[in-house]
Amino acid sequence: MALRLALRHATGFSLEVDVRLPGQGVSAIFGPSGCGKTTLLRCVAGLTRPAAGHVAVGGQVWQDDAAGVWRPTHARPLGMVFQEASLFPHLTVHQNLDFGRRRVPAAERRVSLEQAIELLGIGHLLARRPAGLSGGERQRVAIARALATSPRLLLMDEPLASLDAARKAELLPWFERLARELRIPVLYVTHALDEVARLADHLLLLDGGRVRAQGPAHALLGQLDIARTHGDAAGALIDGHVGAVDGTHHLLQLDFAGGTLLCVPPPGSAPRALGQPLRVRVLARDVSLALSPAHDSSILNVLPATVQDLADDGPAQLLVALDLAGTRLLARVTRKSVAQLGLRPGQRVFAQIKGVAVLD
Ligand SMILES: Nc1ncnc2c1ncn2[C@@H]1O[C@H](COP(=O)(O)OP(=O)(O)OP(=O)(O)O)[C@@H](O)[C@H]1O
Repeated sequence: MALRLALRHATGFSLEVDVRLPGQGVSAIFGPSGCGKTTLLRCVAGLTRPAAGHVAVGGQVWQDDAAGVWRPTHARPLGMVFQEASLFPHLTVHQNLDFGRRRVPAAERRVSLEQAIELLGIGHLLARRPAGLSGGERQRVAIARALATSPRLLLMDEPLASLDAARKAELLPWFERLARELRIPVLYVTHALDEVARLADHLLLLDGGRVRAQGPAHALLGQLDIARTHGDAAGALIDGHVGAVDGTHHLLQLDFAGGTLLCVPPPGSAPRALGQPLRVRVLARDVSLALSPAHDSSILNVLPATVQDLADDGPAQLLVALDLAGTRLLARVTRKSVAQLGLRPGQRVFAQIKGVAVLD
């Protein structure tokens, strides 16, 4: 997916973006309020027309000002999901879905209604009207309707932002399933780092209408200059697979390139099969460092690591980037500890990991 957009609002805000994003998986667009996330999405959808632009998705050119190409929104095969689901209130769930399906000529249908219904788990809701659905259910129906249009691209603008924490937790697994099983690329706008950590393969960081960085989500979140801006949420993502299931102690073992980690599965989560992909997040505040491994501590995960770099993180603390045989980990430690341990790049240490959040 190629996006080259330049736009200036009367308010003085300007957006200048020139990026190539993967044609599959979830690309999260992340950044502070007012940085231009929604504006970027609207340009891709054709709802806002940039002064100059080139938008190409899956080999189709939707806008190319140099060549005089402009496809209006209705001629762009995309699905959109916003903060509030905009379903037709007078139609049942099934009729809402069918409305989406009928927007697309039969020859171009690639996602069946049955597939969309199964993927979002809404088979039991088909006869209801939107007023009889919970916020989370409405959002699932809105996504299924977007899918029923067989889009080449899904645009999601803070789809979880209007839900409380419990509804959000209920909906996240559906988003994960969608991201895993669909071959449709998703542009996902959010300002919630936990959503990025759980869902994103790729990350586009916007700041003041400019691309600050973009790349694989785990690489960017592990970068010190970026992690420093994330406060308590700074942490590393580690992708691996289930290496063992310890039924006696109710623990999962994650095997990844840099070693193994024992993790506590989230309460009520489905049993894991050996070899199943697993993503975890380790917050920098949950990692402490030692020069020798402690054998008499309650911490289960102690891994040998090499200090790569250190960066200021306020007056009292530093963020430390660690290398675990090719996998990045972050630790937040005090300046005092850095001085006492003499921490410097290249040094061998032991990372003591107090908490590991299993994400999917
Ligand atoms: N139609 C418009 N006319 C003029 N200015 C606009 C318009 N739409 C957005 N803006 C301005 O453009 C900037 C970017 O807005 P945008 O909604 O894209 O940000 P955002 O990153 O999505 O923010 P948030 O996270 O708060 O939703 C803001 O300064 C906003 O006030």
